[in-house]
Amino acid sequence: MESARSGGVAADARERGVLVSRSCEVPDVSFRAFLTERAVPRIHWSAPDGLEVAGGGAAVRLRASGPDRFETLRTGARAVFADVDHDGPRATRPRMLGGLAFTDDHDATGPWTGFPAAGFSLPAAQLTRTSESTYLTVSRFGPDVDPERVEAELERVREDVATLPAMVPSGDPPGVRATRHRTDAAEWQAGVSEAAARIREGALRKVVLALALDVDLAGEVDVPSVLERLRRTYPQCYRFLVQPAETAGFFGAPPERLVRLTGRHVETEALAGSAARGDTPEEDADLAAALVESEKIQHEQGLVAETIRDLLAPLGEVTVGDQEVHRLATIQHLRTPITADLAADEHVLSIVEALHPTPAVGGLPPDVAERTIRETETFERGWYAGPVGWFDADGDGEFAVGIRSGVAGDRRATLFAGNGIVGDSDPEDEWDEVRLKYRPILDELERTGE
Ligand SMILES: C=C(O[C@H]1C=CC=C(C(=O)O)[C@@H]1O)C(=O)O
Repeated sequence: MESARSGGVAADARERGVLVSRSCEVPDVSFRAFLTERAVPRIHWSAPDGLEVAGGGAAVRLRASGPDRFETLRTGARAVFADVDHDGPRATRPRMLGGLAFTDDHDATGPWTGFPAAGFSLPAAQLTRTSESTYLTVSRFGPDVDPERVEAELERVREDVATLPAMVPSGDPPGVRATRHRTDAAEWQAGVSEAAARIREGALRKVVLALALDVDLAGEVDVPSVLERLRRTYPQCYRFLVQPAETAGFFGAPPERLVRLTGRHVETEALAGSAARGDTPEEDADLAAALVESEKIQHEQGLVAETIRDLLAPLGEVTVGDQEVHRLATIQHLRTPITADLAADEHVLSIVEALHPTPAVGGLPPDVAERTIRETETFERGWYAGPVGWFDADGDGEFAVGIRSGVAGDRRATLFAGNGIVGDSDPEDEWDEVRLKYRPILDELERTGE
């Protein structure tokens, strides 16, 4: 755990301290301008139904690795939230924001240098935008934090924020010089054929195989600007940035909620199966109908819905809603909303632990799928397809699945895209389909000025 007072990493995540947090209303300002001025770690989180948070610096930082990473985080969370002194509207209550790598043995090399296997921070300074207002919050954690000093710091940052513009032009995208797949078409398709054969033999039921695309940019990437442009093109998606160090940030616009926990109420979904959007309303409707009527895609998405239902069933009363076609600007999916009312109090991290990775990003059975992913993929997933989100002192929180994402710094980005493979997957069709999933981010990196 790191505290703002010591500025270092405390040896013991069970260190006790008081968390002092003060908020005030501020005129709405550009979150991008705010983020640019704040120190790392930088965090941006935006949910499609409204809450938007941007934070810089850390009052407290939690990190965890290995098979116990969820338990380590929950223990750290208890210590952080043991003694909270918060003054401000509920929307500004202290939240830890961050996420976890896809696997617990995450290798922090290459583009993932500086990324822990799991990391959350409680921003030292944060802006929160709700449908009603915008707030500034300043927080400090430590054994003897003086509330008056936190209030003075709030006043100081409020003066800084008052100088920020309400809006800044979203700027030109960096432009794309060259792209290279880590796995070429023939090699990826051979991996798909082999996985499909294993599925037909019965050892595996489904596996999601991903691709990584290295992108050389013509200019430096400004991720907050990319996210701002994504807000306009993909308003139904989450948007996030997790930047633990100056070197690189993980960001994306995922359409998929992993979980939202409010009290004992869980909201999640099974999102899987993909088709392009049509150029005309007729073509679009035909593509959606083909998605709904495809036995292969129904099977692929059905496995996700069944698995989520079965994982939640021991925890409470599960309700599986009606399947629908979820349309995004460049792709459409099958989506089934799933809710649960828990029999007992649970921390959102425990629900994340139970669900991740769902077969929308991993496979079935999970251990065989994980082995297949390791044997087949030629790159580290890092935080791609991992849970990204927040939790609060009550253990409530919301997490998206870190897909439609990339990791970028300076003039380089690596983008990720994965596809669910079942027994009758056609390798060439899968190759065409998987590359659709780069588009949200790639388009925003290369789009010519608007
Ligand atoms: C794994 C990804 O998407 C998942 C979510 C929706 C549809 C999917 C599919 O069609 O296979 C994937 O399960 C990704 O975007 O990288």
